[in-house]
Amino acid sequence: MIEAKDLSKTYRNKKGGVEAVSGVSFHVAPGEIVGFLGQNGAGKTTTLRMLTTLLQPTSGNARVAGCDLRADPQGVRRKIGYVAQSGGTSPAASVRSEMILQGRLYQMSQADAVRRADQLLEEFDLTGLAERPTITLSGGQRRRLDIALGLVHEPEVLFLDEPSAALDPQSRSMLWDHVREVREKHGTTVFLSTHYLDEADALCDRVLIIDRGRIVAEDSPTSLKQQLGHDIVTMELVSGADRAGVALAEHPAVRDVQVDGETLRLTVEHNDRMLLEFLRTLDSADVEPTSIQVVRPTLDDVFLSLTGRPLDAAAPQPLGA
Ligand SMILES: Nc1ncnc2c1ncn2[C@@H]1O[C@H](COP(=O)(O)OP(=O)(O)OP(=O)(O)O)[C@@H](O)[C@H]1O
Repeated sequence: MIEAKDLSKTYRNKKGGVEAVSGVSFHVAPGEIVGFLGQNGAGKTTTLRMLTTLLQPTSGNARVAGCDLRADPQGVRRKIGYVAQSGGTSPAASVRSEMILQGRLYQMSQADAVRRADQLLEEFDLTGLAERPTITLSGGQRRRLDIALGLVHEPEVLFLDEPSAALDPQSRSMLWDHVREVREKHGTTVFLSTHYLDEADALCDRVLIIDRGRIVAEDSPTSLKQQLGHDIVTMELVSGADRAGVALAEHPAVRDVQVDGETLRLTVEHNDRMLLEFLRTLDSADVEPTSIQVVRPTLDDVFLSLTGRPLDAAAPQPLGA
């Protein structure tokens, strides 16, 4: 559904320029939800704006929903929906009239625009708010309206720029449910940018990590975490920690064992059966655990290990840096 090939963008200014995106290439399959994850200034919005024809690439090209970005930008626009970071609703207009207007802008008849508006208002739990001026909506309700507006013309691909920025946890999780539902009901491909690791983790089938304009990793959240991180298993024992440590160190998944009093801290390669096997080992060593805790690596750990920096450290790059 999206094939980007060596897309680059340099913004020129008096001081020289900013190389915002440096040759990104990737594929997105139909029906996938793919997250573009990176710090502020990493190049996410620039890439989204190129893929949605709002910005001319400095070099490279892409095909979006079968249309060539450079040769057929009109074709791309017909097949995509784009929800920018700041939505574009008119503050005094009612929710329903904004939806109908959007349909009319896509050349629907009045009757079709009304039908589509009512259908989407229902899908996005906005029916009860239909006559309210958009300015009176909460942040979460406004974001739902923005996404519903982006879906009026039934696009094949929906681009969302930081969809849950500045939303409270409950509104974010409700928004994610709606995005999942859009894909499930209509098979829509979703490409979203985010700098929230939990959003990428919870919502995306695949994550592209962008750092300083370059893609540094690409995989499912689970695989990224499995490739890069080890699980940490902490066991509190009644007694016999030294004996248990020696026995557990023999297990092929165990990379490191630390003993601190009656506490064992194991660094292990993840494996679904390991806990059961560890319990059997403890049993054979005649050691009784009082608690066992497993901590899986997070995408935060993945980002840090790939870039050497935590995700919240913003780093806009001047050209050539
Ligand atoms: N119009 C512009 N002129 C000059 N530089 C720009 C322009 N727009 C963006 N940039 C720079 O390009 C780089 C990438 O910006 P971009 O907005 O694509 O990043 P982003 O990953 O979307 O960040 P955010 O999460 O803050 O939206 C940044 O260094 C930014 O300052």
